Amino acid sequence: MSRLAVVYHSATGTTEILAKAVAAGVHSVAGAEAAVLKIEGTDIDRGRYTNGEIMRQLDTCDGILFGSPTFMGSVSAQFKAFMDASSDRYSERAWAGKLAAGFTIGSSPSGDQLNCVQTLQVFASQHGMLWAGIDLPTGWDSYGRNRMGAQSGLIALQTDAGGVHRLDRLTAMYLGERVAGLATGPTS
Ligand SMILES: Cc1cc2nc3c(=O)[nH]c(=O)nc-3n(C[C@H](O)[C@H](O)[C@H](O)COP(=O)(O)O)c2cc1C
Repeated sequence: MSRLAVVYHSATGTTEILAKAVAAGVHSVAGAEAAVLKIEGTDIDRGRYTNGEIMRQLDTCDGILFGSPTFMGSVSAQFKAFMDASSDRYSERAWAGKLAAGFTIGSSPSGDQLNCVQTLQVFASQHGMLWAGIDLPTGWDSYGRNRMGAQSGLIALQTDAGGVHRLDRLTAMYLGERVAGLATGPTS
């Protein structure tokens, strides 16, 4: 069984919807399972994030999908606190060689979400992880997934009603499915 983790922060719930869709995509692959782990601001004390159980799960899984809302063109402060708390794993190379991927959502069509995804990608690279982007060519997918056209990770755009677009949810599922497929390896 390949064990993946979806670790995310969400203030108003849209990144959480994506995180759950990513996990559903992981579970659609035989031999893969996902733990959904939420970063809570209450685990941050004087700027330092601490949650031993979440870190234990991340240490022992085969791959991590990182999710953060785009706040001021980057990850949220809560997610950044989590990133900084992982620095002891950096020196131990504890996450090196694990698969990684990332997703974000913003409310502006060009709201610098790409910088958020690339922050996640650099973070994964700092840990020596192996990054998987989205290999769905925009405009060519029969379902219309990857409507925002990002290849380095999932970029979602909040709907006018403040929710998550159906195609962004489908793209999130695809990302989970893709990473789970990479983790479990070829079936034949
Ligand atoms: C402090 C703050 C900063 C934000 N900055 C951006 C931004 O730079 N670009 C963008 O497109 N949306 C921005 N937004 C909108 C959020 O990314 C958007 O509402 C997102 O869906 C929130 O995710 P959540 O529901 O998981 O908290 C910002 C929202 C807040 C509260």
